[in-house]
Amino acid sequence: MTETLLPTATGGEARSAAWTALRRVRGHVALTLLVLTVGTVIGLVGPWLLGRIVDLVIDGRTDELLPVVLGLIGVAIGQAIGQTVGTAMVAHVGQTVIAGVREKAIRQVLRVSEGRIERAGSGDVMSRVSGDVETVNEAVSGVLPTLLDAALTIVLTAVTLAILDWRFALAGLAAVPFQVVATRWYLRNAVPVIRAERVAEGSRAQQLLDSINGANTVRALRLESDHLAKVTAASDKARQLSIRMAAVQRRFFGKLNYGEFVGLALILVVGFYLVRGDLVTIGAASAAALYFHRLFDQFNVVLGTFDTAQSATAAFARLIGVAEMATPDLRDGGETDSRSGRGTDGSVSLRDVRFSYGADQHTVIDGVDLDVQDGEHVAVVGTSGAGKTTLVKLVAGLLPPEQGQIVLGGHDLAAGASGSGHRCVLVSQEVHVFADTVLGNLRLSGEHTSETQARSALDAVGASGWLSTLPDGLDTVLGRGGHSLTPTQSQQLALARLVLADPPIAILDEATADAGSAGAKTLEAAAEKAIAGRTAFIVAHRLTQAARADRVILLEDGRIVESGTHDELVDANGSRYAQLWAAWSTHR
Ligand SMILES: Nc1ncnc2c1ncn2[C@@H]1O[C@H](COP(=O)(O)OP(=O)(O)OP(=O)(O)O)[C@@H](O)[C@H]1O
Repeated sequence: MTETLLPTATGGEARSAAWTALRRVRGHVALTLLVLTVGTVIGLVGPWLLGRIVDLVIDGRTDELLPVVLGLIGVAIGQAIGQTVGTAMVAHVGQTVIAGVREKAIRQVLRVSEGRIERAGSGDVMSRVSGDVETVNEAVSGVLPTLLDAALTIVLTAVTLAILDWRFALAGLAAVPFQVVATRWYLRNAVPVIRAERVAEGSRAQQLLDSINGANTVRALRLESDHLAKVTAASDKARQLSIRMAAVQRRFFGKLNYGEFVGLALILVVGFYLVRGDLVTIGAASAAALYFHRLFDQFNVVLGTFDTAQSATAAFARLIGVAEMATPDLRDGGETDSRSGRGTDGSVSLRDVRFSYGADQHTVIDGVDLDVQDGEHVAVVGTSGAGKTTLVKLVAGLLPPEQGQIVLGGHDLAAGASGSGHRCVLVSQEVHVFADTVLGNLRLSGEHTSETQARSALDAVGASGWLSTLPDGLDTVLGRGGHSLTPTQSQQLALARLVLADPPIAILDEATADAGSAGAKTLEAAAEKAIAGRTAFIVAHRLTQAARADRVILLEDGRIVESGTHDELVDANGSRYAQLWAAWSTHR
């Protein structure tokens, strides 16, 4: 199957998604910016007070120094508080936004068809919802507050410089061309090195994993020195690139220093003339030099976060790509408490449906036509690999047909979730019990499920017996670290979810095949109850289930080769089903 990675948002899409998410918490954003601004403004008073000290000392008014020094201490404390609180608030807002995006991304991954995820590869999905989230999280908690603080400081310091005297601001501006040239040089030279460094680090990690995971094979084949050489080569490359990166950074900061030198020199010259002309005091000129210095420090801070900010932006775009991806081929997996239920049209119609698991793969479903009436129970039988699971996944909307049409209750599946959603629930053999209470596991079918509904659903599938033995009844925690259920009990839980979801169409994919013979009878009875009154497809390995169905269809190489009631097919001379039945009857 050819890999088609999940979508990545463009810069514009990522920005607009971030903007929309921020607007939802705009109150918090405004408060955060206010706290950060107050912290920065308090910090700006520091150089001004230092200038004041210079003036007082020059004028010999040392007795007035104490309040100014106390003021400086106050500034340091105020700035520290402002920065600490502001940083925490930025992280909080950022984490809230990221949590929302991650939830949305996971929801989309769960909604999009299985085929789409398979085409992308589960590695791509996992790297987005874990690796990318981690990268963005780190940036949001670490880099974003620093960046915001630095940006605010730059703007407000420049304004303060202009307030002191506009000529200071003008002198400071002389540094800008140097910064622009230095930054452009940095982007040109650093970005390729950063990328190459990341690739080299990735392949070093991969090589290490390969060698460690395959250590036994490596030893058995006497490949130790080969692998050691590969790991060393990969490490060398990463190390060389790190050294090159350090050199690029050194040269970059060197270039920036020219700007700082020119700007500071001009400020001092301007200060000299302004002081001589009695336009500003020596203290004000000293403050101007200090402001300029601070401005430069902040530029370095911004540029120092460049690498992390760049990876976080790329990770965010990948995350938004998934969160905003279109899910045209999905079955609506959302709320099921619309309870379309019995009574709504549960008819199913398939017209010339074809499917293969990828362009280069063989056709698994090969032109299937099928009409199932509302409430009819259809058993799908056939040898292993005939396409039974694939066929029912197509009906459930978990796989999109390559060709043909699937209509559930008069609604075309291809037309999207609006009409066909909630109509069909598939219970597969691989039942997943979530690490949650029994009730929590049942509420997957609808979060408003009451305890009474949950109990009666469990009762309907014959589970009330074991429910009463659980230490905390419906509140017993299941799954990892909690109470573990037997395969039969897990299947009953899945069937109870089906009862609660109450869809007009139910699909049981070998739901009873896995259970031991004692459990098999219990499950068959539970399944019967769960599908009563609904249209049902039963992928049946146990042919007693097929015998009870209204109709049996036999699949072979993706085609329906026989169709009829159990009796008709058994009576038909030489039918494939009759052979299967004979074999099953003798061996059971
Ligand atoms: N995810 C997949 N990717 C590629 N091929 C697949 C995939 N799933 C199933 N197939 C192939 O599609 C064909 C039909 O598989 P399917 O599981 O639908 O058959 P089945 O009749 O349900 O078989 P079984 O009774 O063994 O479960 C098989 O050849 C199988 O190898």
